[in-house]
Amino acid sequence: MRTVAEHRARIRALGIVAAPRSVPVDDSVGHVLAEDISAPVAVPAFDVSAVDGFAVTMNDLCTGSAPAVRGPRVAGPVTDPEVHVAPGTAIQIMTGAQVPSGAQAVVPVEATSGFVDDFTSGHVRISGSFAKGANIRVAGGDIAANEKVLTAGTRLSPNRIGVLRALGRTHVRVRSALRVAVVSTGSELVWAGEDTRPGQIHESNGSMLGADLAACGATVRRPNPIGDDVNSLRDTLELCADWADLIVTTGGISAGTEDVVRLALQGRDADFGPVALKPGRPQGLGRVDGVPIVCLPGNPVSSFVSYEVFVRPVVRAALGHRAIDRPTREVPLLSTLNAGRAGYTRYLLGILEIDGVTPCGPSSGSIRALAASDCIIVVDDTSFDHGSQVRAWVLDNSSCDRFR
Ligand SMILES: Nc1nc2c(c(=O)[nH]1)N[C@H]1C(S)=C(S)[C@@H](COP(=O)(O)OP(=O)(O)OC[C@H]3O[C@@H](n4cnc5c(N)ncnc54)[C@H](O)[C@@H]3O)O[C@H]1N2
Ligand code: MOO
Repeated sequence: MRTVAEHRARIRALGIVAAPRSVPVDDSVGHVLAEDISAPVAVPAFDVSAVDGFAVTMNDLCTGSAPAVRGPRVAGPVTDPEVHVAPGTAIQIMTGAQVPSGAQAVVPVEATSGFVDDFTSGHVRISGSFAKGANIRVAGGDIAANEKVLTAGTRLSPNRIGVLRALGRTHVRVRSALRVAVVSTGSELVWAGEDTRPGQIHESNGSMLGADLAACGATVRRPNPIGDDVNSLRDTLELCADWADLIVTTGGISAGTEDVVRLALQGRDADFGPVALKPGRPQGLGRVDGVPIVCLPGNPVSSFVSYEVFVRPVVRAALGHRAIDRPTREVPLLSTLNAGRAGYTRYLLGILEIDGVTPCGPSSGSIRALAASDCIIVVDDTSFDHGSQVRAWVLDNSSCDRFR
């Protein structure tokens, strides 16, 4: 039987990566750039005033100077070619506005008198001394035209999204916009919100895995659950392969004759078999039209745990996260644990408390255990006494933090 490490290595070897693709800049936070970003034009593209004040020439930069204020004040672009600052004149200007031609400095309004309080005076009196270029952000002074600003491989954060927008970009090429199709199988499954007939249950695995995939930054699609029809599952998987970088299925892989996922992938590049973990023993992997597929068992806890063990790390790597694995803690066990099946690593849902961790019980189908848990205890097949130190993967329950 394959070990967990061997199965993880096989999944890594599938080479799950996102195809580089263009995404809207406003949706690109967290993604990793697939292109270098250069400024198409200089930044700023024109001389800009850094203050509210008066644009003047060098002649009028000393205390006592009182240039005549000309024309309308400038609050944005200068479109009128007549707007020009000549020696002995000043133009009132606002922060961020284009500096008119001829101006060699902008004197802040606080260093002036006589005009703002009395417009009729026609002159502004300057106090203080200012150097040439004072309070002017010169064209290209921040970024030169064609200068590289961001390098491929950089993770996009809100401040860098500001940079992309400032450079006029609407879309950006990223190499981490991973698309994952999650396909739930089982003729008993109906969507929540629909009535169940006897023998039917509400689909939950796809939502559960889809929620984490989306939280990690993947784009997720979830087709309708597929029953026991091998052909419709094949059709669905092929449609998914047209879109996705990775397909994840749940259910339909154990030893039964109706195990639709195994049957649909029979004769293809796929491999099913037991792996030495509990829960999550039945596992599969392969490719559909070249696209990696990972097949997880259907029992909800098995599905959740095996996603955490096998899928989440490769998805996070493909999304460009630095933190691939869950943070772990060594904590005392608050109950005893009997020995498990020989040779199997156990991944038990658990509840973290201040003084230790309590396992939620061994059932692979327990919805109650999913409700209670906030960690996964990873132990070997031996027995453990109350108080033994065990390793726990801390699940990301940050969305619940504010309710604690
Ligand atoms: N003869 C054997 N039977 C089983 C074996 C075995 O080795 N020999 N292994 C058992 C183990 S371990 C597991 S785990 C399950 C895995 O079976 P499948 O992956 O084929 O899963 P299903 O039979 O389709 O479903 C199992 C269980 O989970 C429920 N389920 C499935 N999908 C969903 C979903 N999307 N949302 C909610 N619940 C779901 C389903 O109704 C079943 O109750 O096989 C054992 N049997
Ligand atoms: O190994 Mo299965 O995943 O226990 O229920």
